[in-house]
Amino acid sequence: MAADPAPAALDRLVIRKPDDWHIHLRDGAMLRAALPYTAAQFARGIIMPNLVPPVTTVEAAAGYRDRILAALPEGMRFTPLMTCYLTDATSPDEIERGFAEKVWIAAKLYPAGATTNSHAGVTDLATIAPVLERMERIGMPLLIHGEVTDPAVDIFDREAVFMETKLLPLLARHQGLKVTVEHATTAEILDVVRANAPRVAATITPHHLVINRTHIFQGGLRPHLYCLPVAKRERHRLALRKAATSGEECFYLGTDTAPHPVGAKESACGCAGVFCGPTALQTYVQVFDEEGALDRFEGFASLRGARFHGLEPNADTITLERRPGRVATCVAVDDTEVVVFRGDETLPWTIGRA
Ligand SMILES: NC(=O)N[C@@H](CC(=O)O)C(=O)O
Ligand SMILES: [Zn+2]
Ligand SMILES: [Zn+2]
Repeated sequence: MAADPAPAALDRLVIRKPDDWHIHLRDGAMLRAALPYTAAQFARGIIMPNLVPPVTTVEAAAGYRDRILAALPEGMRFTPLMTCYLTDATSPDEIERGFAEKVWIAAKLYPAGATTNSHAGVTDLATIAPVLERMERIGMPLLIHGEVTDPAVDIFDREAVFMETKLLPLLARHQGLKVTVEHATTAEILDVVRANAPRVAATITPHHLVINRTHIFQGGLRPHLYCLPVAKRERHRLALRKAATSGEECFYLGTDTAPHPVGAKESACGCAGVFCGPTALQTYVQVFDEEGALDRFEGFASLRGARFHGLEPNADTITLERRPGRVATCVAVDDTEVVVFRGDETLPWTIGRA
């Protein structure tokens, strides 16, 4: 007797419109270039405050939100959810005011010097204890770039050392504080998140699901795969894929799309950041497909992040199709361009027409 035929592969997936819980949109010409790609994929998104100068006040955040909305092309919809950049001087009252006035929905912790435009960040977590206490009291989430900044710590260990020396004590000191570990890159931090859920969650980027640290050096140095936290060993990539596709409530989508002009990446000292926004959903859905977890994609992309932030999921839907497609190798910005992550590949999944 013939075996049962394999179930037909799902070629079309209709899910609620996703949200991106970690986006760098920048400002000016870069904002105008990057925003349409994000708005084509996501209904809402958390906007990172690491502009120059950083977004540290309610007024600055409201002004930035207005500039984002003004840059939105005719006919496109997108809701920017703003954040406050924490510094040693942040006042608990300012934090609470922006949250109460619904200007920002979270605050972002950059350890000073940890990543792009983080120099004004926090030098010592003890300094911001009153801010964290206030956030805990009002239910405002803390978003963390979780790497130590000591140049003597091996770059591949900076997330693990942050976890041991900063994150675990912080979670113990502030037991009611909601925390998102952003762009998680190590197996161990995923376990810490699991152990502290539901008040702790993690976002996972598309690139950390498909590249490991060896890819950055494959055949030569590939600056467009360099971001922070830097991609780790293969075992960590596999752990991230397992977590993202597991259906666990504490893991959700955050692309960390981070455009930089090509000259700043292809340089003697290239900066950190991967411009993954234009191919984000295509990459994520491919991973879920490869892991046999397409039925869990909507939870990761469209439901859990909203739940963590106390928002309703989007009512609109988006269609993803198993149909080869290319997006764009580069995006023009003024007289330069930004290289798109996987923009030179034909991707197996495509965003369908609405
Ligand atoms: N991820 C990065 O490598 N870069 C981000 C900053 C960040 O999220 O750490 C950027 O702003 O370029
Ligand atoms: Zn970061
Ligand atoms: Zn980022």
